[in-house]
Amino acid sequence: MGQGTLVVKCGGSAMDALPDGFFADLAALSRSGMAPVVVHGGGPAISALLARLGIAPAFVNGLRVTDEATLEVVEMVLAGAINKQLVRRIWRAGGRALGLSGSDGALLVAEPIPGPLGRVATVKRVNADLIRQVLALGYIPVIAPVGMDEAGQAYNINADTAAGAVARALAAERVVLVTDVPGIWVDDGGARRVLDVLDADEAEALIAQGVITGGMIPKVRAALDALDAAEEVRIVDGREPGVLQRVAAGEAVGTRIVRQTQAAPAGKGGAGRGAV
Ligand SMILES: Nc1ncnc2c1ncn2[C@@H]1O[C@H](COP(=O)(O)OP(=O)(O)O)[C@@H](O)[C@H]1O
Ligand SMILES: CC(=O)N[C@@H](CCC(=O)OP(=O)(O)O)C(=O)O
Repeated sequence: MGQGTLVVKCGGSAMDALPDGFFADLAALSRSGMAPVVVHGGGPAISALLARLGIAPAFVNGLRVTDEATLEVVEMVLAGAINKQLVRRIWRAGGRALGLSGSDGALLVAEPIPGPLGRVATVKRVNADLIRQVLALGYIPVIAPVGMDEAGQAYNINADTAAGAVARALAAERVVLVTDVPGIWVDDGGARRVLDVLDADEAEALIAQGVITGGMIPKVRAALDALDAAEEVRIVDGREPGVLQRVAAGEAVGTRIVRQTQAAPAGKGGAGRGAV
């Protein structure tokens, strides 16, 4: 069903530094019959515009505190500028992309997060049919994570969270979270070491120890979330040449997120999906 579906989350931190080859890879994957779906962020660009407007950005555990004025800026930057920049970069690399915000076609139905974050939500439901239809038309969907609730009120959704939800809804085969670091690093005797593999328990421990911080927290949680459906979830540096092709080919690149580091128990990880 979701075989061949590759959810590519483009983080704002590496966005401007993504090489043309990254977009050429996306276009090539699409032409070769894979189904790449792009979900993008743009946190630094939102913060930059807020600063120009004299609004101080605030985050709690990597999630932006979003009042009405901030939400307006979030939508302008994500559903406007960045979404269209990505569509054009894919086009220039020979691909066909269709930009959508989470509000278009109720693509991302928002589940508001109660508490101090303001207009911030997780994803209650994804309009997976719409994404599939866009793919069937031969376009690469490019999704900005500004959703709306059932009453039609807009919400800011973290892009990693949105990508995880999209991956689950499509039962994507692979998910790649593209950022500006080569994976999850830990301190190894004073030097940084990038982990090949990270499992759920280790992830929570590293968050509790303050080793995984900021925007990496929702990223790791979204990666774990996506594992319910996806066979493989990786956090990679998008500036590395050929990184998308390598992920699509099943190569070990960046940090792979798994449920448990131990070998998969019987019935899991085989050709099909287990009965459970
Ligand atoms: N343990 C960690 N390993 C790697 N990066 C980490 C870690 N903890 C925090 N980070 C930070 O997470 C950042 C990536 O998250 P974020 O800035 O939200 O990226 P994006 O815009 O791609 O979603 C990295 O640039 C890094 O500074
Ligand atoms: C609720 C929340 O935090 N929303 C994010 C949406 C953009 C995003 O996630 O961008 P990155 O992928 O570049 O981090 C924000 O306002 O920054």
